[in-house]
Amino acid sequence: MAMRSRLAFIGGGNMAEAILGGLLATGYPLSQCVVSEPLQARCEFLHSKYPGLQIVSGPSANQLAVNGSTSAASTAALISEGSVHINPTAASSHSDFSAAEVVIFAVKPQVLRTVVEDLGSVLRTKKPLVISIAAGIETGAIARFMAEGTRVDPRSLPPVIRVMPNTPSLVLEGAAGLYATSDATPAQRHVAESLMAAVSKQVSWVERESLIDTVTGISGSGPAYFFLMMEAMEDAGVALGMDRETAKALTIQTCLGAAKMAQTSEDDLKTLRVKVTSPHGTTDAAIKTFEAGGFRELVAKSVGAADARSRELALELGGKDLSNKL
Ligand SMILES: O=C(O)[C@@H]1CCC=N1
Repeated sequence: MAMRSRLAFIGGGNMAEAILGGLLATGYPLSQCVVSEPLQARCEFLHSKYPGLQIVSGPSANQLAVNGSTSAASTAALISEGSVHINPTAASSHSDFSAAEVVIFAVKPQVLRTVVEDLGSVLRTKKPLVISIAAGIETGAIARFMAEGTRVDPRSLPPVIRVMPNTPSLVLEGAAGLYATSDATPAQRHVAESLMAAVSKQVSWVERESLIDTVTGISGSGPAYFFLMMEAMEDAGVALGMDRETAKALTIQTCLGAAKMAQTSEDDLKTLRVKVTSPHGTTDAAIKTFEAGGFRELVAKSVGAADARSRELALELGGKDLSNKL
């Protein structure tokens, strides 16, 4: 499968947009992407931001995005019966849809089961590579969703690769973790890795599926931790009398500069910190206050809470009750 594979995004929310936006920025052909998105307002937003992108909506949208439509006539029939809505540009320029080679489930974990079950038949027939970015839901559960209502041999199911990207993918600065089931071929792993690499500076495979929960706790949710830290620093500057704009600008550049130093320096993180911290100086006063407030323990507890929530989602939404059906 080449890196110009036909991609179907099931769900056109923030993460789909981050990945799609990054791919397009690196020259991935727009004509090879289709997005299935149920919310009309979101479709209109995507349509105006990415003119010419194929966006499908309506009851048969997921099916069409994955299955493709071999003729313009059958697409037109779906449109006229109201089963699918396609934006005008896409309908006129790309009314022929080829089947997706890669299906990216970019939906909330709460709706993953419904959409995968809904697509079970086409996934089992066309066997695209299935990539899920939904937090928590395990590959075994996704396979069960694909086989729901059938007695199919799990070995005949398409392989599943779980990916945990993060929103900085939108500015091509993502960090992503990947996990593949053993039936994924090297070529399929390469496709998933290349998709992530197009929008991420750091792409890491994990050997055990449970480590995807940890990836979620570190880099998946991580941007929010840094935003929180920056919010708090901006507010602290304002509380000390600085105007908000200046406090914000200084905070953001400090964060970026520190990250760049951490990335390029030979020193480890601790050494870098110590080098800023003159004995009994200003940084020392701040760091001592952080440590006295239990900062490290709080961070460990918070990352642990995200990791635990990911495992909880697997139990809540993973359909363990269906495990005996395979
Ligand atoms: O908060 C969430 O559930 C998702 C997973 C990682 C980032 N956002």
